[in-house]
Amino acid sequence: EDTNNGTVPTPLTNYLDTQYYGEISIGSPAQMFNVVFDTGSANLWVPSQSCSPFSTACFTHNRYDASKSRTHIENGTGFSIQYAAGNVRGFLSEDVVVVGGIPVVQVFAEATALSAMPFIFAKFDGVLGMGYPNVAIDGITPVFDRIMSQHVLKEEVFSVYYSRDPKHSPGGELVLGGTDPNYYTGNFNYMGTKETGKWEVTMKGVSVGMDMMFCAEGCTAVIDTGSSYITGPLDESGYKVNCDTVKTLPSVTFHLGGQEYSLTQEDYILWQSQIEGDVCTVTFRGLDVPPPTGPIWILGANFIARYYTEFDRRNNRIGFAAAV
Ligand SMILES: CCc1nc(N)nc(N)c1-c1ccc2c(c1)N(CCCOC)[C@H](c1ccccc1)CC2
Repeated sequence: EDTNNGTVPTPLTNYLDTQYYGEISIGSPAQMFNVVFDTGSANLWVPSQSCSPFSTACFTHNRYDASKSRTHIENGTGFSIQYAAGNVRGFLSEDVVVVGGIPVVQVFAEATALSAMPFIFAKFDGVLGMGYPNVAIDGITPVFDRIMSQHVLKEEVFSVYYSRDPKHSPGGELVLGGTDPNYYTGNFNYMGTKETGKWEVTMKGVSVGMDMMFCAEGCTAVIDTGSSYITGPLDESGYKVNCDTVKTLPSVTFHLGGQEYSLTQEDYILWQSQIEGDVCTVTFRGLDVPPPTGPIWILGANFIARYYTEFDRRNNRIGFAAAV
């Protein structure tokens, strides 16, 4: 599959600014799946045809049918993965996976059990982990590593645009091999990933308004395209505020790599117009991760929607530019 100048775009769908996913195919003939391209994990899984009919979350999504693919290779090894929200169990299979028109022979998991909470809310079928190989369950080589070893990409990077307005089209874009200048302005500011081989960086502090309120001694920030929101060691989570006060709320600033990345109230308030009136929720979630891993912040979709992100495997660094 020839790629335009070595960069491969995949359009993403934006569901209510909280879920972003794009289409891949598995098998021959192609079976289509919607997946989240997730920098917080490194495995590919999709629901299996052989999932239990009692697994509602499995039943309401597209399922991979090995018996209908002539390029299916049996494996059968057990698989289990845990996300901050929900877990998935199944078994391994191998088949041709096509991402953005690039085919790879890929070991992936057929999910036979998905935790109903929260997968019944998932608009996507599965997850395509874009994390480093060392976080891959069962030591499986991730999809992006398989694509890099084909030497079809101009650069060993991938970039993510998440739109902020569900009415926008496309709802986002993943670019393999480069960046898309249509979706950012100005220059990229880069920072090295921590030696842990994850898409995480050292953060120097979090300010609310003018006050450095959190992470004053430094902490870890995971740049996670698979999370909807921002989580940190906060006790307030899903904090409701009076919509009238929203415009007076301060900006929240993340100090990363010598730069300050601010989110205004429009970036971090989920404003829902409901019958009984408007409901405004602060989209920061409390998640306490104990040392040595924590204290850890997860910068998810509502951060990425504001700051176009380049994930650079060649130089083990992350770049941010202002999203349009
Ligand atoms: C993508 C996989 C993943 N990867 C990482 N690193 N973190 C997490 N949290 C997830 C994860 C797992 C499950 C679900 C999820 C996300 N969802 C969010 C999509 C985010 O799309 C960008 C949706 C949701 C709806 C309601 C309430 C909670 C969550 C569906 C359920």
